[in-house]
Amino acid sequence: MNDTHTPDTDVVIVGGGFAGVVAARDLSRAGADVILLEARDRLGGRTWYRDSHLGRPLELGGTFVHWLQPHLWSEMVAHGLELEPSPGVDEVYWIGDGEVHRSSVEEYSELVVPGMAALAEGAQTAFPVPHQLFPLTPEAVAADRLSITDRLEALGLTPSQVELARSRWALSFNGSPEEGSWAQALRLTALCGGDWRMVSEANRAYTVKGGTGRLLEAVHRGSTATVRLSTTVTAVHTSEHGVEVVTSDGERVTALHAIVTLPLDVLSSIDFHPSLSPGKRDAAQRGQVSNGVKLWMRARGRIKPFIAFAPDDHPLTMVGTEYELDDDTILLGFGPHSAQLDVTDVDAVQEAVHRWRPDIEITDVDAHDWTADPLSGETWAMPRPGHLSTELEELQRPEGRVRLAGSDYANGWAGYIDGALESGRRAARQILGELKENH
Ligand SMILES: Cc1cc2nc3c(=O)[nH]c(=O)nc-3n(C[C@H](O)[C@H](O)[C@H](O)COP(=O)(O)OP(=O)(O)OC[C@H]3O[C@@H](n4cnc5c(N)ncnc54)[C@H](O)[C@@H]3O)c2cc1C
Repeated sequence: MNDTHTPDTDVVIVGGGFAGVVAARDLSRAGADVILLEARDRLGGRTWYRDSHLGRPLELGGTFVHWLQPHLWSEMVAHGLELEPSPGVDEVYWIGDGEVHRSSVEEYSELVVPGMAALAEGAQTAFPVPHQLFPLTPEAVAADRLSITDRLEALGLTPSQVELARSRWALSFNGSPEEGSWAQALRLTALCGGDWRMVSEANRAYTVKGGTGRLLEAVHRGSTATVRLSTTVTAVHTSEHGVEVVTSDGERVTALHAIVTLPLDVLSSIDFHPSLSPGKRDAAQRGQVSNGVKLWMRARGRIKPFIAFAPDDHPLTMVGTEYELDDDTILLGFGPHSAQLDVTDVDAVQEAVHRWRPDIEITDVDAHDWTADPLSGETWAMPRPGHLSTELEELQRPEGRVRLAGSDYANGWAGYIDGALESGRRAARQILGELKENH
């Protein structure tokens, strides 16, 4: 990069998910010149509300939102958006002790209490102000040494209680509870005022009326940034004076500052010069836990509303009824390991659903495999043991003129849309401060 040239823009943003879009809006509204480069042919990243061949528009990525998520809720209010309650269920199926069980919602809820409550104990001591994560308390550091499974096994619970809690956390982590940090379970509970039941509610109870696309459009509407779609960044060069971003077409964009919003699992797909710190590289190498799948299924006939849970040694950890369509039913499902379920294979998906419900006939499936997608490499970021106490603060530390932002790097609702908004807004504010200082 030639340091004597006037840069093309004040800030270049790599990635147009919620973090990139909100950062572009905040910066451009405050008068900064911004160019946003997005590899896909659309904005929204890991949220994607689109028409489906199943017969209605569906959310392929991030979906559920809650008023407990402050950055999200503030945008909902600012743009006059409303929540849509998720449909209720009449019965619960679950797999435990190798057998399928069926009960009322109330009976099932009572059964999960011992494991879920014991695991969540101490959440507010470990994370007294969860949105101000650092410095971590000694309790949070200690909890971050253990996996969810380590902790469940130390609690003196019965094997069935452990299995029930494991299957719920496999769903929350979209991966194996062996690989997920216990501290994350405490952090989420603390974000919900210490009530673990509210974590389940935040994960499922409401969506954005009209789809997450409406929220994205609303956030983006306030932006005057230049957006370039279908533009993949391959390298970021930083000097004392500025940043030069190189695209796969060989184009170069120069700026005073850069915000890079790539998910942790694909951060290494960009060549940084100088390289990122060893701490950041190691964290990117280790990645995070959520390498599962989300899928939509069309099932023949009207099905009584139900939800089903299974431990993470099953291809799906959750299936539930979501919509009625003509005379059919649309089901939503999540699996913990994308490599173990081909979401384009209707027979394989039907076999997975038959673990609980051999009476259901799946006629079609729709999904996007975010884990296999080279622009995401993961679903929603959930940390491994050690991430919060040894990696996150380092990931948040700027590398000269380059900052990482995105849901994976948030303090509060990391892994959620709210975390993307939080992290994008923080990066924008920090850069605005630096731009002002240098003028
Ligand atoms: C299946 C699934 C279900 C989810 N469910 C929920 C939910 O119910 N509720 C909730 O709150 N959250 C949920 N999430 C998580 C939520 O969607 C994400 O945390 C959030 O959208 C991430 O936003 P982001 O901007 O940090 O990252 P992203 O949305 O991943 O944005 C990063 C952007 O960078 C782009 N990019 C990558 N590499 C390059 C490159 N080299 N050059 C240029 N651009 C590049 C990507 O295309 C992408 O657009 C879910 C996610 C998934 C995948």
